[in-house]
Amino acid sequence: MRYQLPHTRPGQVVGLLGGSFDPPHQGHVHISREALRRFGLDQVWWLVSPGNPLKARGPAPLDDRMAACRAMLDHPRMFVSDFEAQAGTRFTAESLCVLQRARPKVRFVWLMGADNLAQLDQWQDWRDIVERVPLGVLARPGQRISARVSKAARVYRFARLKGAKSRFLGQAEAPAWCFVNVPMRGISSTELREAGDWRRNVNN
Ligand SMILES: Nc1ncnc2c1ncn2[C@@H]1O[C@H](COP(=O)(O)OP(=O)(O)OP(=O)(O)O)[C@@H](O)[C@H]1O
Ligand SMILES: O=C(O)c1ccc[n+]([C@@H]2O[C@H](COP(=O)([O-])O)[C@@H](O)[C@H]2O)c1
Repeated sequence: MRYQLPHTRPGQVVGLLGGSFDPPHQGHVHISREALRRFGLDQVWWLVSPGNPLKARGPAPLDDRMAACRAMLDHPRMFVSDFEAQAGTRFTAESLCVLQRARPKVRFVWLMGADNLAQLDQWQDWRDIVERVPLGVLARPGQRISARVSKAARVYRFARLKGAKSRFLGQAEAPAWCFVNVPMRGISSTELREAGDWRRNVNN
């Protein structure tokens, strides 16, 4: 099966920021830029999810969220992808498996804010994710402690790369993960949804 994906060269390291992006915001842009720099990545792809399996509320239509992401990202090494919709996958473990088969010569790193690490052990086949690709975790306001004491952090304590080693995350063999204390942005999609109809802004 052929998928529409950004162009890559063999050996490149691609950071995947999976998310609902409902709507996207400067917090996403900020952690993507930090991840590029801090983890030695060649590219970052925003994987716009058809719907987070753990969230009861369905997100806005995928096309609207894709358009909003494209409008927000303006960087030569960052791309927006609807890969999960193309592949028919929702669970990250499955998406990664299909993506690695589609691009066997690319090294993938899964990126997430600290809030996601705190609940990673609730994701389907979460250990498979950690054993499959390195994880790059970025600080988020109010979540640093919950992430550090989370089950995933405890179980995989032995695989944590600290300090300057985070530069080599993309070259590391899984399981490997880093937590980086980047400057934080307090913004969230929840806050923006509560502030008004963002879709009208995208279409205007
Ligand atoms: N301000 C932020 N700082 C650090 N990480 C963030 C920030 N905003 C989002 N992220 C991370 O980006 C990824 C996608 O997040 P998502 O699209 O769910 O945005 P969100 O603002 O967390 O949304 P919601 O408020 O609807 O839960 C997740 O890994 C999340 O942890
Ligand atoms: O695979 C799972 O069980 C799973 C459970 C919760 C979230 N995820 C993924 O985590 C990413 C962040 O989700 P969200 O909604 O917090 O932006 C997104 O790619 C989701 O598909 C994945």
